[in-house]
Amino acid sequence: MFSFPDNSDMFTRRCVWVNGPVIVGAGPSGLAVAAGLKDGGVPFVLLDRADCIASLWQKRTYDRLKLHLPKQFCQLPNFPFPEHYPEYPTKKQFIDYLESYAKHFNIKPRFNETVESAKYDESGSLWRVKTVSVEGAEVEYMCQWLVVATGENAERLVPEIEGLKEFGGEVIHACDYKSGESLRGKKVLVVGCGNSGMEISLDLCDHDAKPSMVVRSSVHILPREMFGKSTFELAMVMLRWLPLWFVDKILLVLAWMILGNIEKLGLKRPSVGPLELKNTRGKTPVLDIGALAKIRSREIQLVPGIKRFSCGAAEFVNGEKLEFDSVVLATGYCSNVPFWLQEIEFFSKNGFPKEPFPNGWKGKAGLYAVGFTRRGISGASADALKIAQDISNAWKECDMKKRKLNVPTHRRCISTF
Ligand SMILES: Cc1cc2nc3c(=O)[nH]c(=O)nc-3n(C[C@H](O)[C@H](O)[C@H](O)COP(=O)(O)OP(=O)(O)OC[C@H]3O[C@@H](n4cnc5c(N)ncnc54)[C@H](O)[C@@H]3O)c2cc1C
Ligand SMILES: NC(=O)C1=CN([C@@H]2O[C@H](COP(=O)(O)OP(=O)(O)OC[C@H]3O[C@@H](n4cnc5c(N)ncnc54)[C@H](OP(=O)(O)O)[C@@H]3O)[C@@H](O)[C@H]2O)C=CC1
Ligand SMILES: O=C(O)C(=O)Cc1c[nH]c2ccccc12
Repeated sequence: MFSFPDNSDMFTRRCVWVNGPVIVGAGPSGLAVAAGLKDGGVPFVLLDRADCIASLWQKRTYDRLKLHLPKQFCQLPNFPFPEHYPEYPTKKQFIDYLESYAKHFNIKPRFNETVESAKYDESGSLWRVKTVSVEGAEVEYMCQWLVVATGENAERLVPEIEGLKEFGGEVIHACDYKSGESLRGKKVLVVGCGNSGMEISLDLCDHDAKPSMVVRSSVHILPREMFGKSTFELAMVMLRWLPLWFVDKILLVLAWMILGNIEKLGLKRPSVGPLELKNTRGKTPVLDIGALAKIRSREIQLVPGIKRFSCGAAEFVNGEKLEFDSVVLATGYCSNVPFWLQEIEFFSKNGFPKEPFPNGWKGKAGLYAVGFTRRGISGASADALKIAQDISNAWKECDMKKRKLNVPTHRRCISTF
């Protein structure tokens, strides 16, 4: 990598030629690609807008969070979890693991740099990646390969609900919720019943708060374990022999045997099966770790869709109006790729690759995507292995050509605007 700073003109952007790929995002996906490149001896630049690795896990998740898939499905390539880790590692254990992963492979990301735009320059046959740092310093990286690793959960989704501004009490998104400690005794409206909404409602109960959870449409709830085995693992084993629709049917029969008819509690199931829904629309089934028992005991109240908010209250589509002290929006996340990547062939408007797994990892002109498979960390690991291998091959070929022609691998440049 060669950098050419020029501070003589305030309108000058520092320009950096990278002899290898630029990876955007130092979460599990970006780290896994970086590790593979280290193994292949390929230099790279790994950028993150935050001041640490895995910022989703370190800064945007609640205290009681644990992995909800067994550890063997959540480890990154070529570096297993420590043996003493429990089947479902805690958030702290997962972060410690990722920190030692980065250390083991000697991965040193550039922190506090947000990628604002990336565009393929046809004339130079290279990617131009523009970043801005927290201090306002601007850099343009130029590279032959660009790896998008910004994740499926890059930005919070905040719905527009009438009157929310007039509510007056505290309104936070699930990504800013840490624990129910400060909400003891308070009436809290949790909007959304995905894994976040369920676990935050459960945490509120454990802190003697009074949660009401909005269920506006339908939701698949599965026990995290069935007959002592992880439900996810059971599903993966069955998928080796059986078609997805049939595995879905089996899961639903087993869930019915274990949980009973949850529709009686007001939890309508979607017409599409849990795995099919995850694959086609990215909607993750809830893997229950205790919220359902609190719904049964009415410690978590279920409420329908919200019509509007008013000062200190919410009115629901059934006409009922209830008072609340606080609101937690567990309304999900979205990709931010369309905000910065100027490309429409490989990525679709929703910020995910157009091609589904296993074909959504490689685009044209050296563009790659990792961690958009809707298959959690195991999907990201599968992508990362393919990407690191592909780039290593291309880089080595390119390096050999340059050496034959005696072309320097470093280029100088300066860009002004
Ligand atoms: C609460 C929660 C729990 C989860 N639990 C599990 C689980 O148990 N098992 C599982 O398999 N999956 C789980 N997931 C899915 C989750 O997607 C993965 O755990 C994992 O974090 C994905 O890794 P990633 O690197 O793709 O994305 P992220 O972890 O989101 O990392 C992306 C990185 O990109 C950076 N970034 C984003 N935009 C920019 C930009 N413009 N410029 C520079 N940097 C940028 C971010 O700061 C971030 O560090 C969970 C998700 C959530 C929200
Ligand atoms: N322990 C773990 O490992 C955990 C994992 N996760 C993962 O993180 C990812 C994100 O999960 P999560 O944050 O729950 O997001 P999800 O996208 O899964 O769920 C969002 C929820 O918000 C609802 N919603 C959205 N807008 C509104 C609205 N205007 N009014 C009422 N309800 C609304 C949705 O309802 P509708 O379906 O009707 O649109 C849905 O119930 C998932 O992959 C999940 O599995 C999350 C927490 C814990
Ligand atoms: O927790 C998540 O967000 C995940 O993506 C993990 C996951 C991947 N595939 C699944 C299928 C059923 C439940 C959870 C997952």
